[in-house]
Amino acid sequence: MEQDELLHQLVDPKSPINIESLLDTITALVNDCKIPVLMRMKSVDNFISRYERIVESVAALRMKATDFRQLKVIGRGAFGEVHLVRHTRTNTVYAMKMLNKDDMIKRADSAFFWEERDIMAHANSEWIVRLQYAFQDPRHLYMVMEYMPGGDLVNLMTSYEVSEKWTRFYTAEIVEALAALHSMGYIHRDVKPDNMLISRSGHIKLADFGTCVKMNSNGVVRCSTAVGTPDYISPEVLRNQGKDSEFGKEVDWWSVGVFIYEMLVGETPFYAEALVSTYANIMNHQTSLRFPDEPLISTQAKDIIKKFLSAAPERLGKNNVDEIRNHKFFKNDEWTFETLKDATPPIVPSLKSDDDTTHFEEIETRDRDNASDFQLPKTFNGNQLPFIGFTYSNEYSPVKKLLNGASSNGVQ
Ligand SMILES: CN(C)[C@H]1CCc2nc(NC(=O)c3cccc([C@H]4CCCN4C(=O)Nc4cccc(C#N)c4)c3)sc2C1
Repeated sequence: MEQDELLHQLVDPKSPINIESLLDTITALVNDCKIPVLMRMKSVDNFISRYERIVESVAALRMKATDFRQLKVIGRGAFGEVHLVRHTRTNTVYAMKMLNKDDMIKRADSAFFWEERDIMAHANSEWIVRLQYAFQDPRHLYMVMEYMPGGDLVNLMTSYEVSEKWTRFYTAEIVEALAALHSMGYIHRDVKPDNMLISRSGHIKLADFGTCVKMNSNGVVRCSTAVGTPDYISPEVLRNQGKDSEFGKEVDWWSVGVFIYEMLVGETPFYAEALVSTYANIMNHQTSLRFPDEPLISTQAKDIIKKFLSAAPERLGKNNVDEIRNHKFFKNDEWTFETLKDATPPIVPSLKSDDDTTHFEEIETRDRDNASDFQLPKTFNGNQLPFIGFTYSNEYSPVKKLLNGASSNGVQ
């Protein structure tokens, strides 16, 4: 590997051996070895006494949770919460997602966050929530993301009766967001109003990419675990349960059909009291899909819903996104798909301040007294290894400046 090539690996944000990853590595090794029973071994004890101090001082210089002031809990998921925070150095407000490493290790579920990190870090799309920083400490992963003060579309649907005009706009923006995600090679698998967030200008961005999966070269995914939320899950993913078969990006277009129905009708098309009945309704959607007499739904709206809620081989969007964009449901005299991002959204959130959280539901703070449920491992478990390389900063890191300076005047 050329000297220069190695230098570039050290500063390339996508390299698994860039400086951030190397600092993660030495920190993880110290944290996984700093266990009394291991330090009885001379080699471990010597290693810890050589590196413990320097690793502590490095951690104090790197980004850490105390660099941010916690303002409010604005969301909660299986392995953590999202907090509204203010970066004390820059005074900027962010949404910071914290994932609990202990929970992930205990449930052997410590790899799903890579897609979310990589998509938000590298998408560079106005339709995808942006990752500003990712960092970690021995207990948590942190993702510092742009704050979306308008809240999610679930909140909007409960606050307003949504017209076809509004539905047309929001659906078009989700189509563009999914087109961007699919063009990066990912399938979302959990498209639902909870994951559609409203920016301060009123436009929509896709968020929460934990269920995303990379398509293979034929544009399909082999995966038997049914992931996603029951109401929005496609029949082919349900049929997959346990069996090893393939599905493609059209599973996301099914969910868009469910979303349009829900915005116009007020409930999801296959909802049933019992989960098994919901699954049954999804499996025989040809007969279970019904439109109520009220509210009145236009023929083009019914048409696009039926074309999304159809079997995978003939589902709208199966061949390309343009067959969706050209559907008559989107015909209107305010915007086109090209001018969409400059169009005026139906609702521009009224905000009193940059940290206004009125568009988010109140979430009770879960007071888990962390001390009790965190026990030191008994031996080397490598519990920090799954998280090495997670740290990311999209800014020009000082290290990069230093190295770029060195490499440009041809350091040997
Ligand atoms: C089973 N395995 C394989 C994995 C499948 C995928 C997966 N995803 C998880 N995800 C979580 O544990 C988690 C934690 C906090 C918040 C959120 C979302 C759900 C509620 C809100 N939220 C979210 O991401 N909000 C968000 C995101 C970006 C910006 C803003 C703002 N403003 C808000 C999710 S745990 C887990 C297990």
